[in-house]
Amino acid sequence: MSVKTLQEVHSPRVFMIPDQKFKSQASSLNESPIKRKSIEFEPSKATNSRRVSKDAVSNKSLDNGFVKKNLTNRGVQTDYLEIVKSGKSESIVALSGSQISSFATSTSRVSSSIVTGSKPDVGSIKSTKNKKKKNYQDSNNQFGEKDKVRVVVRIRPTSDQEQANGDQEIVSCDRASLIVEGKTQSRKFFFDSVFDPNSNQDEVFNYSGIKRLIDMAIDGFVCTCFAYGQTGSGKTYTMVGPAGAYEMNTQDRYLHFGLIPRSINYLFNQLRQRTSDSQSVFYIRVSYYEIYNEQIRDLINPNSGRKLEIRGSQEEGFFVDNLFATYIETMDEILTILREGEYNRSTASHLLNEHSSRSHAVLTIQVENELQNSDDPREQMTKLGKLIFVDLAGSEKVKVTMSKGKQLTETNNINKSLLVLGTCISALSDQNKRDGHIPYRDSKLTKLLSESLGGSGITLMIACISPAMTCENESLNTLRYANRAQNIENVPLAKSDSRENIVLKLKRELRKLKEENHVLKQQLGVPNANNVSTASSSSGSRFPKIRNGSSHSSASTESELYGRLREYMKENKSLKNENSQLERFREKVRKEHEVLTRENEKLARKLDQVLRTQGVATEYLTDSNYVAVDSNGAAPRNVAKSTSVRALPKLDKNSNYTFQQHYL
Ligand SMILES: Nc1ncnc2c1ncn2[C@@H]1O[C@H](COP(=O)(O)OP(=O)(O)OP(=O)(O)O)[C@@H](O)[C@H]1O
Repeated sequence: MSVKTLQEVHSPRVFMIPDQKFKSQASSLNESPIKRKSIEFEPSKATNSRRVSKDAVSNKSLDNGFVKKNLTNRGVQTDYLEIVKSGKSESIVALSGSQISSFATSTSRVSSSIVTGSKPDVGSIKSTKNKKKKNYQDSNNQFGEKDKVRVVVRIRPTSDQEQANGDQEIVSCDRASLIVEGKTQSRKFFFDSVFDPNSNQDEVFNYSGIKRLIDMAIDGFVCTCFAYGQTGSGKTYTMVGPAGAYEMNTQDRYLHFGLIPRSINYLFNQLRQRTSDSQSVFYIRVSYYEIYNEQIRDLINPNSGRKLEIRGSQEEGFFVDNLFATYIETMDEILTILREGEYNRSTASHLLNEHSSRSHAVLTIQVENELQNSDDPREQMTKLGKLIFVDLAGSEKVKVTMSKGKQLTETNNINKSLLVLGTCISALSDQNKRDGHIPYRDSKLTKLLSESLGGSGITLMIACISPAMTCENESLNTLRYANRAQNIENVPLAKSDSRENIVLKLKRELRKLKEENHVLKQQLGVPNANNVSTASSSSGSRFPKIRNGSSHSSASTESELYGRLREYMKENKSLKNENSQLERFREKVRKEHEVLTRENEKLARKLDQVLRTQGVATEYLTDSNYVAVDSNGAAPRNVAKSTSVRALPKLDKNSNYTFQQHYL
């Protein structure tokens, strides 16, 4: 997978250390094709805040001491509260030392209902065919102290196959409701928004409510957007775009890109505006995994060998332990990750979808916002918001998709986890059951979504359906669950982490990554500090050697090795196969090594940044630095061997340079 094709995207820098703060890239963003083409960006809403005593807030702004009660229930100690205004929305931030917890205020929410039985009065409901509606309601700013899950429905166009089979369209819709005119009866549903088959990607982005989630994630909330629906109903199209979207030319890409890339672009723009207005520093960190046959697989670093398990803690809820997460600085980087993740994701072809996802994919974008208290410059607060996108695998009927063997196992696992999700949704939407046992633990998916469903997050569900008669039952199932999901109530709460905790976590991660690096280097035959010369010349190693950084090593050793490999390959066919396998493995390991090295740099830089603001000495910088070297051990001309990780170059994957450890 080449990074180069993505280089055409002009993108802002997002890793905002105060002296850079996006400004250097601002002009290139304005020239971005994103800006010129289909994506429009709203100006950021002015944010201001006032600080008051907690008693004043609970009496004045909130019902029945709700905030106080919830803060106490969650063990949050509150010294004072800050009311933060952002556009039309207002949130309460409870502050105690370095801890922050935020509550959204002002309840407002459209209720929903379902009409079954006889055919309803269609009234303003129009056929979806050839009608283009532009009057979607923008409710990006509606939220309440108890925040109900927002649900929108997207109806995809009929497929070529459905048209060829003469499959009838049975769904008609208006802006916020739809009717399914089934074989025996019609049903009407109400949702926050309904997108007809002609709606484009930009409209879904602008009117689904996703912008509100992004804004809230910047403010420290955990915000989840998940796509739900039958196989082939358009979930991946809505979240990511059509198959091959990342390979399209720039113009097409920005027409067809789905919610995720559009959201990231919006996020970058919002951060750029916020940093130009304030002293905020933002860090963006990304992880991407899939749940395939009830196993968790890392989509960014799939061959890391790390065992990925779900763990739970009172503080963090359920999370994937050991998951690779990388700091990203540019739009290019995140697009590369998305593209790679899509590529690594398990897909297969079946009768209802040529590119069917066989797993639930979860992309998490963590937004770390470091703020300096304007009253007390020594006081640092770090909000930890998250934006989570979940592209669920689609439910499917085996008799329709004709799945067999491996696909049948996948189908069973998909349907099982969706069944548990459905059970959780049903229980949470029932007033009498929601305080009882919710079976989150019955599947990995529901464990990981527990914060988003009935927890402390903010959630948007996008239900996708086909308008075709043959999909009636599946569409109705989706709509019933979507309808129930509207009744799920979350209590949004944004938590921060203390500085000390962040430093500890970063150090722990750094240590883990270094250990992994060490193991990878051993696999590659790259020596450590105390065996530099011997390891490079060892011929007994299983893998071809990579330059080890000693200035005495010569290119001839490597070419000799390759030469020998070529000879063996000529001599013996079986050896050739074995060697090519080794080659592939070496490439894989080398790539992982590069990823880990880059990650080490970023973590070290972040740690450096955090420690510098605390005035702590940065001795860790000297324990292992990496510089790029060519086959003669020389650094690129513009790169000095430096004691600072900041000076490290970013290497093109295809360059002739390798990373070399540099001892100070
Ligand atoms: N709104 C839309 N406009 C045009 N084409 C669409 C739309 N939605 C879906 N499609 C097309 O329909 C097909 C199925 O869509 P997609 O792969 O997104 O379904 P899915 O729900 O993710 O399925 P699965 O659960 O099997 O992965 C694809 O060819 C996709 O390009």
